[in-house]
Amino acid sequence: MDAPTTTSADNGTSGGNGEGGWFTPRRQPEPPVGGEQEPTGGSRLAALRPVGRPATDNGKAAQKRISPVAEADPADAANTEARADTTNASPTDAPGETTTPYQPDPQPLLPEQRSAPSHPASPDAVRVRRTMAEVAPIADKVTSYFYALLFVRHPDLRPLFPAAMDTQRDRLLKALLTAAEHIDNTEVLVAYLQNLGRGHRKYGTRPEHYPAVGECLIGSLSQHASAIWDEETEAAWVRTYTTISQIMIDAAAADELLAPAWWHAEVVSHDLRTPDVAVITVRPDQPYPFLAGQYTSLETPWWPRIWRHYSFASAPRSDGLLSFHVKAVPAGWVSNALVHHARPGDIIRLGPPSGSMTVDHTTDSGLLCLGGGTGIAPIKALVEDVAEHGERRPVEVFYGARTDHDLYDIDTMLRLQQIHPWLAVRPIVDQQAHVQLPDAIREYGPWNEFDAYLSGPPGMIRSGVHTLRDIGIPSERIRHDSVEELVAAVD
Ligand SMILES: NC(=O)C1=CN([C@@H]2O[C@H](COP(=O)(O)OP(=O)(O)OC[C@H]3O[C@@H](n4cnc5c(N)ncnc54)[C@H](O)[C@@H]3O)[C@@H](O)[C@H]2O)C=CC1
Repeated sequence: MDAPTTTSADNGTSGGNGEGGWFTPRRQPEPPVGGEQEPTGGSRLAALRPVGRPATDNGKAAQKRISPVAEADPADAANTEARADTTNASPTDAPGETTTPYQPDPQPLLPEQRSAPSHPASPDAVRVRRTMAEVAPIADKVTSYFYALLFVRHPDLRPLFPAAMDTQRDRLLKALLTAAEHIDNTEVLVAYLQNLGRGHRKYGTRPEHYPAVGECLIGSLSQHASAIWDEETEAAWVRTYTTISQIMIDAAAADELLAPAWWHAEVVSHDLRTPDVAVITVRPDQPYPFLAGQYTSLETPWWPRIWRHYSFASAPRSDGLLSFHVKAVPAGWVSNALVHHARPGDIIRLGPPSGSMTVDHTTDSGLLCLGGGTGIAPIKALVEDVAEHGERRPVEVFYGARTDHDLYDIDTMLRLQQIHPWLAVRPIVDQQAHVQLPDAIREYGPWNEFDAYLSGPPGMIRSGVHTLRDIGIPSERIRHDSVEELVAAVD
């Protein structure tokens, strides 16, 4: 990982035709192993058939192999959509936290609710979901076993993961299982997987790693779902995983032609606004294209291979500098390093930009923006973006904080308000308002001509979306980053 590769496709030299799976379905589950014990059983690698595809294919062939059947039901669509933005789910780790095995999201959120046709699920999707239901109560065992298999069979992959694997170690597995569960939901899934594939370039992930991961994924699932595991189930998983991995590989290969796997960036200023919040500005070593409202992944030199997400706090600037608002949270290794240790001259690494909380410049709808705490960062970027486009559409910003003191960027926001007559900024301080941010918007409006943008703690996003729907803003006009990713970002 410290010397990541930029190779992400084999360009067809390995002879795969792209239509088959990488695995020879195996009939017998592996003999049981426990905890840290060394997993046994033969590897399927001998039967693997790496798939080569010209980088320009851009995932279309694999996409075609996804069942044309659309979402099974609205609840599933909700789960998929909620995760569609969980980009860069990765072999990262957050030291000092507890493992969070795969669980269906109990409160799925739809940034853009999609109407879900009521087609039945495909046979593969039914088998995949049956497996997931079977292993759900023992998800932590599935996770442990998966990584034990992976690192024992493929010790060369161990350096791609952080040194401490005791926390959130299942992010890779979770992403794969999420994708598998929603294999029928073509459009959302392909976008999600392409993003995931691109995001994995910075870890040094190569095409030949995917069969290894798939072997171990299926090895762990067959072991823990042995009561229902049969030939058809294994074949369904092989097809599903092959499709998933091919889309990721193709997206990474296509991205390789366009962008580096990561950027180095030098800290050029570090402004401690409160004892816990710093505004950090960096200069990337090469141009870094992004859109206002997006976020990136960031790795510090103090915690190698631990990546965390931060939103850009400004629209793209002519000097190419990027800013982030970072709050040091308890046990947050990355955030504490950035707030308390980073200084000008330090070099960090950035992954690719991600996120769809961007301004639609094809409409002139107003923007209703809710920024809670450091969630004001991308909201400020959106305001700058509207200003740069010379638009005169109304922008209403509600800036929530616990105390006056926590409104660390209010001066900047009020300055913007002074310059731009179309902008209104309303600080909502919990202690004074006696309501939390989302409820404050009920006192204003009407909002039927507005698109809504939410940024802040996961609880605020959840209750904000409910409030906005409650006051009649349709789901497709509500934008925010994935709650799952935000939860993972709190470090
Ligand atoms: N793109 C995004 O969505 C971004 C999200 N963030 C996230 O924002 C959070 C910022 O943390 P802090 O500054 O400590 O914020 P905080 O925890 O102090 O909350 C800020 C404000 O949000 C509102 N709020 C908080 N929890 C709420 C709930 N459950 N229901 C309704 N309203 C609630 C309150 O008005 C509160 O004052 C972090 O979790 C960070 O990861 C930060 C930057 C960008």
